[in-house]
Formats: sequence, C-alpha cells, structure tokens
Amino acid sequence: MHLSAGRSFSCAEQRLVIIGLGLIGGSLAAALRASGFKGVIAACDLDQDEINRGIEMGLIDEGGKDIATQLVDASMVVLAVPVLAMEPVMAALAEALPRAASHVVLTDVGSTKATIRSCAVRVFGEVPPNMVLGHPIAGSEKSGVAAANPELYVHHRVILTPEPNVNPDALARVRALWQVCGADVLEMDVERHDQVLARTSHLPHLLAFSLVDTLARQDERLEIFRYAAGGFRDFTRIAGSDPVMWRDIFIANRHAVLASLDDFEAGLARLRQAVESGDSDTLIATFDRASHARHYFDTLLNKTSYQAEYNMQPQGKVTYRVHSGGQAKGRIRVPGDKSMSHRSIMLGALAEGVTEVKGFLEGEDSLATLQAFREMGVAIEGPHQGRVTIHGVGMQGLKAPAGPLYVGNSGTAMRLFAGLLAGQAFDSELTGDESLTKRPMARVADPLRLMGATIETAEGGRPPLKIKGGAALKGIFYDMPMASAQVKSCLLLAGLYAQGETRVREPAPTRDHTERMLNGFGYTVSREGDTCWLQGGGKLTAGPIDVPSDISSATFFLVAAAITPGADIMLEHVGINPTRIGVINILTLMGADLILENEREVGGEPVADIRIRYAPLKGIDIPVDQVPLAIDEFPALFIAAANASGTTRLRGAEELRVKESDRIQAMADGLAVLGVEHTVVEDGVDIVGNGNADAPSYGGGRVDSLGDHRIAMAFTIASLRASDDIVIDDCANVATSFPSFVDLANKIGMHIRVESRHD
Ligand SMILES: O=C(O)C1=C[C@@H](OP(=O)(O)O)[C@@H](O)[C@H](O)C1
Ligand SMILES: C=C(OP(=O)(O)O)C(=O)O
Repeated sequence: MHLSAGRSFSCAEQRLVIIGLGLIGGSLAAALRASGFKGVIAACDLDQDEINRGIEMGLIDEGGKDIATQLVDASMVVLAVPVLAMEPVMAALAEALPRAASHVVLTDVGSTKATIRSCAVRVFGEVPPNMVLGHPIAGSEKSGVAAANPELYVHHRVILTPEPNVNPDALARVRALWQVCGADVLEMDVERHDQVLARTSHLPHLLAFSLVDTLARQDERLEIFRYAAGGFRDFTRIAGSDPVMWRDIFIANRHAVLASLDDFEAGLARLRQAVESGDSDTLIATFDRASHARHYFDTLLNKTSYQAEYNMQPQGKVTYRVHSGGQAKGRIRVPGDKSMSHRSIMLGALAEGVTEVKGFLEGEDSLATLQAFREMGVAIEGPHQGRVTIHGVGMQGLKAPAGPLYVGNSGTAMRLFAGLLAGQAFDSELTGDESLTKRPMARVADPLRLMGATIETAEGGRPPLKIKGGAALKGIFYDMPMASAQVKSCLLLAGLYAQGETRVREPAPTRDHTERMLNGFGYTVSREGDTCWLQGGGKLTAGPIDVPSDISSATFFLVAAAITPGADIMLEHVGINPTRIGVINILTLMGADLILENEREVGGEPVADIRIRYAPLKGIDIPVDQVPLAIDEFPALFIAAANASGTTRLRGAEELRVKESDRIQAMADGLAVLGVEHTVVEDGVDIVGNGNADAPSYGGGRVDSLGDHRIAMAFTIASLRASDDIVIDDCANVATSFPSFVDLANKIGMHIRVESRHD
C-alpha cells in the first residue's frame, strides 16, 4: 500500500500477468511486492532466463513462455514488450482470452500511444473498453529484469490515454495499479501524449545517440572520450539506453518526432548563424532563455515551487505549524510589490531600449510573468537579488510562443496578459493553476470583445483563454461594473494597440500602477475624476524602475505588531501609493499606533518606512470607500478584527469571493476553528473581537488555507494571540507573493515550523 499525503492506495488484482519481463515490467513487479500486494504476479517472456531471474529475485511468483498458460485466472494483463512487438502479443492475447473476458483489464507501458492504439484496433476491431493504454514516464539506461527497481515509479508520472469507450472500472483499476507503486497518474489523449513525448523524451534520446555516434565515428580508437568532462557525461547518459526499444519508438512515433526535429533543426540553424556571425545578442538571448527555462524546470523537479505542487506532485503539501505566542519586534524589509513587478516586465518588454528593474519580487507569480515573456522572445537577464534587465522588443516585437502561456496562480497576470495579447498579430492561449482556473475572466473577455478581440473562454467565462491574433482593435469607453485595477489595466494595455481612444471609468479608485508606469515610460495616460484614458498607437521608451516593498506583504507584519502587546516593528521602504493605503487607514481607525517616517518618492511611487507599535484595537465599521484600497489586506485585517474589542463590520467586499479562494468564507471557516464569533453576509462579515492584552484572544486548531497565500499568512500571524498552536494546511503558494515570509516572521519572534510532505 502506498501512502500519499494521508491517502492510501491499494491494488486488489488477484492475478497480474506481466508480458515482457524487462526493466519496466520487472520494476512494476518489484514495486507491487514492496507495496504488500496480495495477488499472484506472473510473467511471460520469450527469454526463460529472465523469468527464472525474476523468480529468484522474488519479484514474480511464476512464469513461462506461453501466454495462454499464464492468462488462466488473470485479472489484469500488463503489456511491457517493445512497441513493435505489441501487435503479435495482442494477437496472442485475443486468441487466448475468451471474448467474454471483459473483466480482465488490459494495459500497456509503451512509450508511444498512437501506434499501439492502431495495433489494438487491427487486432480487436476497436480499443476494447477493458483496455487502458498507459505510459510510465520513468526509466533508466539499464535494461533487463536484473535492473528492476521498486522505487522506479515513486513520484514519477504515469500518463493514461483512455479512449472514450473506456470502462470506468478498468480505468480505476489501472490507476490504482500505478498509485500503489507511488506514481502520480494523469490522463491525456493519445495525440497529445505522442507530441509531448516526442519533444521531451524522444528528441533528447535521438540527439544523445547522434552525438555519441558522431564523435565515436570520428575517433576510431575512442581516444576523445578520455578527455570528455561532466558536460559530455550528463548530455549523453541516455545514449546508453536499449537500442531495440528506441528503434521501435522512433519508427512508431516518427511523425511527432520529425515535427520536433524540424523545430530543433531550425533552432540549431539560428544558433549556427549566430556563432558564425559572432552575433552576441542572439547568443546571450538564447542562452539566457534556455538557462532560465532550465532553472524553472529544476524548481518543478525539486518541488520547490507551488507549481510543482499543482503540476508535478498533486499529493505534495506544505503545512505551517505555528507556536502560539511569540513576539513582534524588529526592523525588516519585505519583498518588492507584486503588482508593480508584473507591470515592470510587461512594459519593459514592450518598450524600446533596456529597462533596469530594482526590487523585483522573485515570487512565483511575477516569475511566471517573466517566463511568459521569455517564451515570447524577450531577452531578460536575472532576476539576481531583485535586479532584472529587460531588453525591450518594442510594441510589435513579441513573437508567438510555442505553446500556451502558463501564468500559475496569478489573476493579475492572466487579466493583464489578455489585454496585451489581444493586440498581437499571433494567436495565444493563457492557462493557469487549479485556483486560477476557477476565477472569472468574462470581466476582461467581454470588454475586450467590445474592442474587437476574439477570445474564447472555458465554460462560465473561466480560463483557459484563447485569444485570436491579428484583430483590429478599436478604442471604447468602458464603465467598469466592479472596482478592478486588473480590468482597468487590461483595457489600457489593449488600448495601446487600439485605434483611437480607450477610456475606463472606475466605480471607486483602484490601484493606478499601470497608469503611473505608462506615464513613466513616456506614454501619456490622462485622468479626470473617475475616468482615465489613452490614445492607441504610441510607443514606450525604456527607463529604470525601482519597485518598493509590497504594502500587501507588509500588512501581515503591520497586523502582527498591532495585535501583540509589547510589539514594535519598523517596515522599511514600503510603497504607500494612495490607491493602496486602505490598510493604514483602517488600522489607524481601529486605534493602531502607526506612523510613517522618511516619506519620499522613488521612481514615480511614494514610499515610506512604517513604524508600528502595539496599542489596543477597537472594532469599527470599515468605511466602504476603503475597501478597494485594501482589497488584498482583508485576510490579515480579519485577524486584526478578531483581536479588537467590539465588532468590526465589513460590507461592499463581494470581490473577496473571487480571489485565489472565496476569502470571506475561507477566513470565516478558519475563524470558526479558532472560536472567533462572526457572521458572514454576501458582501462581508461581522467579526466580534475578543481583544484583551492580558489573555489570548482565541484558541488554536487546524485551519485550511485552501491554497490561498494570504489566508495562510493571515492565520500564521493569528497565532501570536492564540491560546494554542495553529496548524495551517496547503501553504505552498505563499511563495507566489512572499517567498521569504516564514524567515521574516521567525525573525520578528514567531515560531513557525514548515512541514512538507511528498510521500
Ligand atoms: O492590478 C493588480 O495588480 C491587482 C488588482 C487587484 O485585483 P482586482 O483588480 O481583481 O481587484 C488585487 O486584488 C490583485 O492582487 C492585484
Ligand atoms: C488577488 C491577488 O492576486 P491575483 O489576483 O493576481 O491572483 C492577491 O495577491 O491577493
């Protein structure tokens, strides 16, 4: 039985027959054995020595050369023979299995799927409903049952490619087979599988075989290999793989492999040209893009990112275990502003010239934006300690990305990109993680359509967004139905590409970083009252950007100090743009002892150091006009309210329901665990505070952050005034906005233990 984040899997097959006992089949047997599998494992192989070795190693119970003999009483059959041997083996199966044996589940481990599906159709007339084709993405350059490894599939993906007629029970059983081996199982269709594998596995194998063969031919005595260093070894390890298996794969998947080889040859030709002509810009841009793409891939592989959590390791979870009590003292600087970091990359990329950014937030959200521009051909150096250099390509210089642009957890990125991409000559697609996939995008798709864009969304106006290139956009006047800086910014970015004037009216002031930064890049955005506008067709001129610390991240420490007797915190260099200071206004109204020092302007944005000391808080009715100015700060403000005396009332905050989680409900559920009295209404909440300097304000308990960074951080801070420890689940994507949060919180005197589980 394999345990995964508290879930256990089991495989109840009575007799599993593995046809083809090599590394893959043998490792499956070994993994099943290690899991405590109760059924019989039999194998069938043309090589009796392999069978004998499998029995000696204790991997299989019995076996032999004859398929029909082994199939008696089988409940599941796994075809683990080379791809080109699949058809004769299926024919033997068809003969040996009675027609009615639909309870016997058939599956395979072949590396290409379209050919194997065709074999099944030729042999059985269709892919039978009890057949689920699959492919474990795991292997080794070793072959044969002797190399069997019970851990081979742990944390590896297994892709299943079920047909529409699949029997759900058969699918569930094949899933269970791999899950007990520790694998993460996912499904995709056959064509996509073959394309993905051609690029990520088959092409690299072809290159490795080719490089080693080319060098070996040039050097009869193989002298050259004596001098080969680590780079050669790393690049060519897979050239030691099983030749028969790989011959079969290249024959079976030739179309997809040839397509990926064409792309590769084109890339190689570009590099050859750059080397020949000493084109240093192309070389640096290519290497920089590749080096960062590789680094990004590493973070996925090493599970250091929240994206790894969603994409690679669905069972992996990060939990914070926070000791109750602790203090809130010190001088800290929180990372750069997330909203401005996204925009710095976007505008820097579209500008003419080189943009130097300081203070860039190296969080997953803004890094996803940066990566997306690299995929559209923009050379970006860094980030190195908050410094990023963007080699702008001009308004028309973006290139079509090779595939969908993945913007992770970030609503800001998806909505701003939607506007920007609507103005491009090429088609594009925007995707995101599980949380983002639930967020409303009609709020941008609808007005963009009014401007002339063609955008497809999934059901209910959700991501992914498919944007048609080459639209002739025209400016509109849009009266926004909600106070959203993301919608406003989306339309202004589309407006850069539109004919005429794009005007946006906002029902309440929202953050104006887009307008400020555009003006800073020499692109005039005008404003009168609640309406701003720009003319399409202009250009951006690169300039330096100094990103201040994010007031939304600083908020967790403002609240930490506001609720903790004896607290005294100085937060340095915080952005205090008037459209972002709702939290300062609200805390001040609640009685917080908060002062701004050293106020100054940095790169067009006001900045200050904020000193905050403990003072008893009182409950207030939060002024509705402050809501958009503090929109991301409410999770933390709810904790402030729970520590105030009296009731705090929030209204007009329905937007909180469509953030990374439904933040009203997520906070209410956590407050209920801590025993804080509250009443939820559609657009807000009443929270009855229990603030008293001499005693804890509430209890402890286990809270679910629902994968929402701000919920996770808010309940972490709550522990300062809890009577017992608070355990917060699903915290990995604190890294989206505030990767150094735990370090800084521990630095001010909290006690947080981070537990990661990938088991
Ligand atoms: O424009 C921006 O950078 C943001 C705008 C706000 O969203 P809405 O526009 O949806 O209110 C905010 O919640 C988000 O974190 C960042
Ligand atoms: C709502 C937030 O971000 P986004 O909309 O970009 O996901 C946030 O950071 O709190």
